[in-house]
Amino acid sequence: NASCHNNHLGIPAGKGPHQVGCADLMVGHTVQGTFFRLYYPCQTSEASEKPDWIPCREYFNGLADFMKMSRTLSERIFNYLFGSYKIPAAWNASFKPDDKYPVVIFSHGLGAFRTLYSAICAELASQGFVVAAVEHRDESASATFYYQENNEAEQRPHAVHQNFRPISNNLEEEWMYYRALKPGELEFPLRNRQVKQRADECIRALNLLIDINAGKSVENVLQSTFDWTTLENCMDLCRIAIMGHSFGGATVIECLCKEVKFKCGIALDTWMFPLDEEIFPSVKQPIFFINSEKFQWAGNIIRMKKLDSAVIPRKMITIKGTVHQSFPDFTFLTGNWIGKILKLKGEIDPHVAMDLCNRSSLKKPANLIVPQTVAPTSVSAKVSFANLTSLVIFTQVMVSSVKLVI
Ligand SMILES: CCN(CC)CCN(C[C@]12C[C@](c3ccc(C(F)(F)F)cc3)(C1)C2)C(=O)Cn1c(SCc2ccc(F)cc2)nc(=O)c2c1C=CC2
Repeated sequence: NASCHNNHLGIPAGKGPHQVGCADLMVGHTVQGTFFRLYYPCQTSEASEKPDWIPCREYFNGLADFMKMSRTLSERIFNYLFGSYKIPAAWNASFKPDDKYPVVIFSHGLGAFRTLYSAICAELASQGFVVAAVEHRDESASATFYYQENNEAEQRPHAVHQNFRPISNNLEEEWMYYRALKPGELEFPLRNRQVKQRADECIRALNLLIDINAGKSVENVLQSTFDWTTLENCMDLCRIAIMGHSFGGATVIECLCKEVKFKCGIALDTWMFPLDEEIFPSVKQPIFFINSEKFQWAGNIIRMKKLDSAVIPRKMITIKGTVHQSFPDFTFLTGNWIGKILKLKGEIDPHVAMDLCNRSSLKKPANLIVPQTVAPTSVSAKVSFANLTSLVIFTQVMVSSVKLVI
């Protein structure tokens, strides 16, 4: 059957009514600039090509650093395993200005970067959202780039990438790679500093979208054919959510505390460690925690429970048969046995897992009858915030917290 051949591998396209486009925006060429990939509902007309999932080889090098593997060896392995995958979105396709779309800012996990959650982002965009997947410059990403002014730039040959090049040629590309914890270094000060910077970067991305919505012209440091003015007055600024995975889940809590424009947070398998618990009482917005079965330990769950509230809608579900890597795109890209060994897959089919995550974020009832071939291993149990140990697969997860925005 198909499952033993890899022809079914690939990042699933969004299932919603809209075609999905994507474009990169970098405003401010230095490391303090804002950098994100926007996923949005696009015109169906042109079938423009889909961009590479991994934009360039420096990202493979960063992944190698993150995985503590040698760069040369793993660049070949990653290239062989993942080099040909595409993002399920049309590169720089024309924006579809039919509606005022709700906005989601997405924050990636430790060692990830802006393109690795394209299944979630493309699904949201296909349902009629504008999604900005930020790339953090706090040294938690496997790799990210920015530019230095350099008047002697002509002397150094520029690596020419097919997806991006700077608008002026006196800008020289600089790469920032994942920074591992140094021996003897205390982890909390580093992670707390990083989560604060991550929140500032998400808030800057939101403010940039607000400017774009107001029709302000933005100067994209990256040469691109995408016309950002077509987004004018097409974003519903009363419905803005912050969403993130793991370290990005902690970024969700930090953003909710700092910026009231975020109406609610969707935190995927949140890593609570980087957060200072003193900020918890000042988080007033609804939060929806979507957890995997395996990324659960008492300390982490107890901290989430501290955010429980009787007055503010707070929900938590755990999707049985999923693992930490069920949220990023990797979960779709290896055969079953590699996936299980690298802990990129859980027990249930990754498409079902992603479907559950997306449906619960979008408050859509999940089908109770799942075709037997992909039915998760065991019967669901009702979940509530109260008994955290209980696991849910799917019931009608009408999540009031997300209803406000979605
Ligand atoms: C040895 C490395 N050691 C570093 C501290 C721990 C590494 N690790 C477990 C991993 C990531 C894993 C992974 C990726 C990718 C392949 C590949 F082969 F498919 F490329 C394989 C195997 C290795 C599963 C995690 O850090 C888990 N994690 C993550 S994983 C986010 C991510 C990163 C890179 C990706 F390509 C995709 C997703 N985001 C977080 O915010 C947090 C944690 C833990 C606490 C907070």
